[in-house]
Amino acid sequence: MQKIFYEVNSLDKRCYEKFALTEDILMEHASSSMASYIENNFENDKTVLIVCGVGNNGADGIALARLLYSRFNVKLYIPYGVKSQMAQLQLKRVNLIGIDIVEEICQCDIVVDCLFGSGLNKDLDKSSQKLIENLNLLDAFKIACDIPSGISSIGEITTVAFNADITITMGALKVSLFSDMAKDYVGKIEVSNLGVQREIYEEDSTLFLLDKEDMKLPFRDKKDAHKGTYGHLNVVAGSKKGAGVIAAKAAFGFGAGLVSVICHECIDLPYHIMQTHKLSENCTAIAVGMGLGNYEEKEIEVILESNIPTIIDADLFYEDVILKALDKNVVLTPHPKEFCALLKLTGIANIDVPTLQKDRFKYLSEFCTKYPKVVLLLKGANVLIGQDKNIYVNSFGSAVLSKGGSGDVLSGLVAGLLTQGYSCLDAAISASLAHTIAANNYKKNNYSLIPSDLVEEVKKL
Ligand SMILES: NC(=O)C1=CN([C@@H]2O[C@H](COP(=O)(O)OP(=O)(O)OC[C@H]3O[C@@H](n4cnc5c(N)ncnc54)[C@H](O)[C@@H]3O)[C@@H](O)[C@H]2O)[C@@H](O)CC1
Ligand SMILES: [K+]
Repeated sequence: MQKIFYEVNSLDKRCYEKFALTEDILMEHASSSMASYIENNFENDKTVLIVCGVGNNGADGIALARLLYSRFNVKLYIPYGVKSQMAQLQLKRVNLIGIDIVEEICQCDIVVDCLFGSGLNKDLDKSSQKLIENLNLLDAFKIACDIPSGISSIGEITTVAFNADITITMGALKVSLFSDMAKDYVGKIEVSNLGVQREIYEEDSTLFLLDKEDMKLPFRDKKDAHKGTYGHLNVVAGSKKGAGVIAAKAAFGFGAGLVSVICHECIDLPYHIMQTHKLSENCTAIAVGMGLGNYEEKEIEVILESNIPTIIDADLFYEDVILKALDKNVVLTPHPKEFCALLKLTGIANIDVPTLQKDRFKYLSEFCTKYPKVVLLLKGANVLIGQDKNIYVNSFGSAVLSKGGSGDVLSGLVAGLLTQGYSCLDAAISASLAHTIAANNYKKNNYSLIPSDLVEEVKKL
């Protein structure tokens, strides 16, 4: 996994103070990394339009123009002039070389957005909005310097943002690149070193980006094993029984030794999944909440007070009874609307979904600080998994999964790992990665996946 930071100004400052690097050195590395990307991926005669703002993001762009000039057809556009000292210095340098500055945006093969970076501190005015809209309309490969212009430090987009194919971000990953809103704009993300390797530039963090290698599949090492070795999961099926059945099937396909569905009515189950009316004696994990609907409060209380590792989903996020589980080892998997209900139930915040989506990291962090034992997996374009002080980001999610039943598969995958002895955090991380990576492996198209296809893809991981 890779570290993510809430801000990197302090890391830049540390480079000056601790390693005697200068702003000029850092900037030269920032612009060189963009130049290398262009040199390695495009033919020499291509036209590169570099659009620069007044601050140091613009200065990165002006330095880039100097590095590419003469090998590429460079068009440098500085619509609002320059303000920062570094931008003035970079401008002086390109003037001495004799690089022309163009007066308007023009047709190009590559456009580099260096308008605003980490210094964006107010809403875009009409003129910048129009400029970004026009850049987005260009039929060109789009590179964002540090962060696509228009995305704020918390990842909010109030009007427009540059629609990048790739974001080359300076020094380290920033949280702003991983909001749900930013996902449509950042494109591929690459990190540029700034004069020292990333390991040296970075300090400790409580935020992490998950990589594929963080997915630990439940391979079986033991030779002397039987079905009980891999746990007995109980899935509580409610009034929408299908949800529980989907979760049960997913858990079975992900390695659970035994799976029983608790249901008081007769349900249609595959032969390898059992039905029961109460918690099994040898139950090692519980999945509850999916499709629950009306429920018997006493029965759910018993389950939530059982001290058996439990994954809770869906309808229970609206019910007071969930408060009984929040000092226990549980995994909660709400989508944004359910998380808002939970924030209200727990007295943390009374907010609507758009407010949550603007600052998902903040609200997740507040919840996890109040309930440090709970692992909370907040669904979204980028899944966030929080426990205590730490938050892990799974950015593999895609719209393929935007379907009824996908969440039930996820619950089943988490439950399947819990029942095999994974900790709540490990189960949430590996199940979430498996869920998203399996969905991306479904090759037919990006709209037709159904829960059973998803379980089949999980089986092939
Ligand atoms: N500090 C460093 O050591 C390094 C900085 N680097 C670059 O510097 C960037 C940050 O530079 P700055 O702090 O100068 O910030 P920016 O260049 O992002 O923008 C700051 C300027 O834009 C103005 N501004 C902010 N929001 C505006 C809005 N909505 N409409 C109009 N004007 C607005 C500000 O008043 C300020 O003048 C990073 O994103 C990165 O690209 C890199 O060169 C790496 C090294
Ligand atoms: K930018």
